[in-house]
Amino acid sequence: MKTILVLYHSQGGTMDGMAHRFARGAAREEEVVVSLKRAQDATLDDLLRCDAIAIGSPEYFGTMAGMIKDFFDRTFQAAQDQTIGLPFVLFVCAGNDGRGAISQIERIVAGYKWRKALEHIRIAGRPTEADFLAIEELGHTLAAGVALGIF
Ligand SMILES: Cc1cc2nc3c(=O)[nH]c(=O)nc-3n(C[C@H](O)[C@H](O)[C@H](O)COP(=O)(O)O)c2cc1C
Repeated sequence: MKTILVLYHSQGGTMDGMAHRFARGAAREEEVVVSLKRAQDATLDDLLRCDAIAIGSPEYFGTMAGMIKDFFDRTFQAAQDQTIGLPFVLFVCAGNDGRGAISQIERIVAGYKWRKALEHIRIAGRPTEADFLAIEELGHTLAAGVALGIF
């Protein structure tokens, strides 16, 4: 079985809802195990064991949530040679922007040499049901691709 790590942080609950919808979509693919983890609880082992990673971060002060950065800080040195080419997707929520969080995360994952599997999702403002459906589809598409070995 292949594993997708869904790594996220949420202070106010918005990203919590988005990450759960992503995981629900991914779980529609029976051949894939979905590991949904708050960044603060995720370990190096979680990263080394996954076949793809989905990162869900709110934008705080123009950049990613501190706990997402903390996960990168904790894992980079040990994981950097072992996760080259890991497929990733990124979804961000924000009050009105989100581009700062995306560009900062892109810079970091370029250091790990991970591969962008699908287009990012950026939600500015309160997510609508259409946004949640798009996130669920992103999860399902990633999982289907991982199961088929496309990514
Ligand atoms: C401390 C703090 C800083 C924020 N900074 C930004 C920001 O720089 N740009 C933006 O668009 N939204 C900003 N926001 C709004 C959040 O990104 C937005 O409310 C998001 O949905 C919060 O996600 P959460 O409920 O999962 O914590 C900020 C919110 C907080 C609490």
